[in-house]
Amino acid sequence: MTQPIFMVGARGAGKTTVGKALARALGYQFTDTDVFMQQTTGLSVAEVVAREGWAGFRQRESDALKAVTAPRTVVATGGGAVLSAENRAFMRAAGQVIYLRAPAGTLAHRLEEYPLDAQRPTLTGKPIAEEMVEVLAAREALYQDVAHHVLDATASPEEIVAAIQRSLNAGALE
Ligand SMILES: Nc1ncnc2c1ncn2[C@@H]1O[C@H](COP(=O)(O)OP(=O)(O)O)[C@@H](O)[C@H]1O
Ligand SMILES: O=C(O)C1=C[C@@H](OP(=O)(O)O)[C@@H](O)[C@H](O)C1
Ligand SMILES: [Mg+2]
Repeated sequence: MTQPIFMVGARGAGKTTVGKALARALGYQFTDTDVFMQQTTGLSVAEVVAREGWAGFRQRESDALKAVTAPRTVVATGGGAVLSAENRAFMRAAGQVIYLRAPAGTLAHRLEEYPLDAQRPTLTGKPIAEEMVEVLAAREALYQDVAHHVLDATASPEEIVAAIQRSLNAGALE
């Protein structure tokens, strides 16, 4: 298999962390749309949102998604990349899409430990635990819809990488 692999899921699901480990395990390149955007604009997510609003950020994110997609590459998307129907169709057609699924409580706990405010300006203005409940309610169906593989993201990164590899191999045999 040489198709790109797209990591989707909410903030804190581990798209960046697990995506990097998966790329290492597969001998693939790793890329992250938020990092790509930061490198090409010289601005953090929070700065882009402050200047251009979320709509401007989403447009840049869609452009970044297409720019970084390449064979033998694991692409960590941002948690909201799935909001665009065009992005969902693009990822499903271009490669294998992995949804890292975790309950709101787990996500909120991780984000409280490691907020990374420059990358994760508030989406709703609400406290993080409430925000994650709302975000999952709004996006769960989109994550499920776009995914070829749904993985339990509450396990350790090593366990998740092994589970993804099993799921990719099982899919390849179908
Ligand atoms: N499987 C995991 N188990 C425990 N902590 C994790 C796991 N995956 C990610 N984390 C932690 O959660 C935080 C967010 O991870 P990150 O990879 O940035 O998520 P995302 O890119 O999906 O927002 C980081 O502090 C990371 O170390
Ligand atoms: O869920 C979201 O809408 C977002 C998630 C962030 O990425 P991570 O999911 O990697 O934290 C980043 O793209 C931006 O703050 C928007
Ligand atoms: Mg990330």
